[in-house]
Amino acid sequence: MALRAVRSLAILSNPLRTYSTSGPLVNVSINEKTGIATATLQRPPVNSLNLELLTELCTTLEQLEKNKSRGLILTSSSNTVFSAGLDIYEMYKPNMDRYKQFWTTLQQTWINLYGSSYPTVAVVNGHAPAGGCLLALSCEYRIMLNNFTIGLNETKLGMIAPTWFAASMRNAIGTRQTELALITGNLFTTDEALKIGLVDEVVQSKNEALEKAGKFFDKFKRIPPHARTMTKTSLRGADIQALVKSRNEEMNKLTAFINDPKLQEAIGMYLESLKQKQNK
Ligand SMILES: CC/C=C\C/C=C\CCC/C=C/CC(=O)SCCNC(=O)CCNC(=O)[C@H](O)C(C)(C)COP(=O)(O)OP(=O)(O)OC[C@H]1O[C@@H](n2cnc3c(N)ncnc32)[C@H](O)[C@@H]1OP(=O)(O)O
Repeated sequence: MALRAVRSLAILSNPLRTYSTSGPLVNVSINEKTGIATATLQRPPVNSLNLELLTELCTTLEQLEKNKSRGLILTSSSNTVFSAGLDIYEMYKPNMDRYKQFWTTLQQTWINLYGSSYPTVAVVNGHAPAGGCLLALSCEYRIMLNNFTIGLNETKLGMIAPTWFAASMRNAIGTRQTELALITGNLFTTDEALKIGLVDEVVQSKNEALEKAGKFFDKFKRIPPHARTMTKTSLRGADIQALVKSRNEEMNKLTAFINDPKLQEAIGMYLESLKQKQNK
């Protein structure tokens, strides 16, 4: 808390610096007038989150923090998929060293995004299942385009959403709705998501979403950044601390879990069903 306070006080005195963190999988552009960064996921066809994409995103978020960013819009280069969630191939017959690196990077990406000192908006311009939904939930505000689906559907895949996935959802829609959403693995339509507060606004186009995102950032023009950041930390800090404390324990559980032959069989069948869908 104290460190964050010092960092956020520094925001008041430091001028904005320009920098570039764009990589092949995450394009980063900074609006020179507003200082707002846009990070666009660009890993066709579905922005599934593999180690390389997560590493780029994690580094981008660290850079934005270091450079006292004014804000971040997280979006996708695809017209139909925000992110298909974790790359299932990272969990299928995994090389355990890579798997551990993959999971550690996912944890750190979440810590950086959920706990960012700068304001964050997800422009959800396509489907956002599982880890895709987690990315959106980690932002402060979600603007979603119509006719897509979003949710933590892990139980439908025979998996369990980790506690910090659940905490991110609880932060947005409360305990009751989170329990219902998680045990059923429901993927919500955009309108259903709006109704339960899983997204904050529904729009018809990406341009409209970007306009609304600008309005969200404008709300902070007259709010001292340190007050904003400390308030966010007071609300989200406990969730982050819980993961920081249990990181190693979680890794041990996940290692055992992922090596279960029945789970591997289920993941193989799921991958096959995704492929079959394409052949229809
Ligand atoms: C202590 C803790 C204890 C226990 C914890 C336990 C477990 C660990 C936690 C597990 C958490 C998991 C979170 C996840 O994110 S799992 C991933 C879940 N994602 C999905 O289920 C989404 C699957 N994809 C889709 O539904 C559709 O693809 C989508 C709606 C996103 C887009 O549809 P569209 O019609 O546009 O594309 P498709 O034809 O379906 O797909 C195109 C190609 O992309 C491949 N694909 C899709 N999704 C993924 C993915 N997530 N990973 C890898 N590859 C993916 C798909 O197979 C197609 O490939 P090709 O056939 O072209 O080769």
